[in-house]
Amino acid sequence: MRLWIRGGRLIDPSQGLDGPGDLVIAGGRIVYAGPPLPGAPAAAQAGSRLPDAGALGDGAAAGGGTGPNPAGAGLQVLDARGLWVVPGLIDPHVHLRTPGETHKETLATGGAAAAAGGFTAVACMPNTRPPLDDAIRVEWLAMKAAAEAAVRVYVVAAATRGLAGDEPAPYAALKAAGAVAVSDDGRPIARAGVMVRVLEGAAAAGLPVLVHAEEPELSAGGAMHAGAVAAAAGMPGSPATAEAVMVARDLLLAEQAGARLHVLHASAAVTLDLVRWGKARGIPVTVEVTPHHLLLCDEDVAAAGFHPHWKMNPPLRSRRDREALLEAVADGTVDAVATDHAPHHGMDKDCPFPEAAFGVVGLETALGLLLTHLVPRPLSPARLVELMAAGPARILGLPGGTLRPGAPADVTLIDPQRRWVVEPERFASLGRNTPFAGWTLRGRAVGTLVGGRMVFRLDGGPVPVPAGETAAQEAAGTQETAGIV
Ligand SMILES: NC(=O)N[C@@H](CC(=O)O)C(=O)O
Ligand SMILES: [Zn+2]
Ligand SMILES: [Zn+2]
Repeated sequence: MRLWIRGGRLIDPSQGLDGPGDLVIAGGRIVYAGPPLPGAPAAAQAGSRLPDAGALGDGAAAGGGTGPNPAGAGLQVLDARGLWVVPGLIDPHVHLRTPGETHKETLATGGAAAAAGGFTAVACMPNTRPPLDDAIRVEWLAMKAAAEAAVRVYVVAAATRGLAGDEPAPYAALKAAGAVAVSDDGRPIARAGVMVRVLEGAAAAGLPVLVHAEEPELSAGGAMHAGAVAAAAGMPGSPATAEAVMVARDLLLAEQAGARLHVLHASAAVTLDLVRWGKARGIPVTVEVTPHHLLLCDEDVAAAGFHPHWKMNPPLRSRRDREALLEAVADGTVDAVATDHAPHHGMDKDCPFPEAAFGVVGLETALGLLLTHLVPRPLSPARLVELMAAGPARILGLPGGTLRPGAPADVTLIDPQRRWVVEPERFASLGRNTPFAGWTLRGRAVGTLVGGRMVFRLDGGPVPVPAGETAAQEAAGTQETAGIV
């Protein structure tokens, strides 16, 4: 089965593409991405390197699955006029709460939330119960996710046994089991001596180390950013230096160990300065930021009456920090956007701010928030795609993040004009803990394809139709069946 995605705006910074273009998918892979192909399906076959239909068979992954096709070649056409066609988005940082906390999220609900948000792949963190600190658990989760999640799930394994910060986990075995990186996310690795062994061990195994940078004695008891807002409200605060001193330490230690370092959820201006310094020095460091840190600050926590949905770790920082993050995203310092999707049960948030759990969900709102508030300024559409697809793929060494021929056919179809309202009760995620409830956004994923198979289609989103039917519809002038507004 082949799918011809026609008439969209192809945005793929990995190939320098941004303009009208077509995409052809066969056997679950991209076979063509480039200028619009000539009108008739037969011409498309001749004009590109489409494999022979007979050789592929209709069992191969493909969107739609609408039965026998009149064209006889298994070709389906998706009308993408008015849509952006981009490499499948990748979220390098989510919490899927499996095993152990499946009342907060499951692989199925987290996978569905990812697909609805336009993500074709996610990397899930190991702070589960029990933690993902041994090879059997990593392998088990990867297999279970392949069966239950709509999108690709890559597993990040624990950096230390039991996430306790004392003993490095068995990296070679974790890597052999499929882990793409190691992290104690949710907790810092407080002891510098342990961190050295983590970095050396991970480097030897060829795994990046993802750090939750937080100096626990400096952050102790903090519920929000230690700044003027916290001081005025008498809220216990956690200072930006709690993040920055650990980033400084880890840059130096990563350089010494020759390890790949990735800074999770950077929130403070000084953190970005340190990362700039590290990059200029040639230290192999990457950094991600979240949509909530880009769009909110501590003043918003007060404006929301210290509602626990505005509580996460690291905390929303000062307006100045937020501005510095925006600058770092625009100037290329930041490598990726990550949601840090952290679903919690209502119970964990139904308490006063200081006692509430840290974390907000993000999979279903990230793309719409950034399209609405950061595109085209300060981010071009291509830069956004880079931050949400190629960047995450590069950080974690994943296939994808590109529409190059031969790559897996992971594709996101975006309607940049579609208006919608964030309604947490309609999330596919089990988590409802978002500070963006009620926000009106412009721009949304309307179709998500993983390995050429449509795993999400928004109501009114594009429907692949057999090539013969498209021709018939064109003749009859009924193009609107493809749902383009
Ligand atoms: N970000 C959060 O506030 N919470 C995360 C842990 C983490 O990412 O540090 C969680 O697992 O709930
Ligand atoms: Zn964290
Ligand atoms: Zn996290």
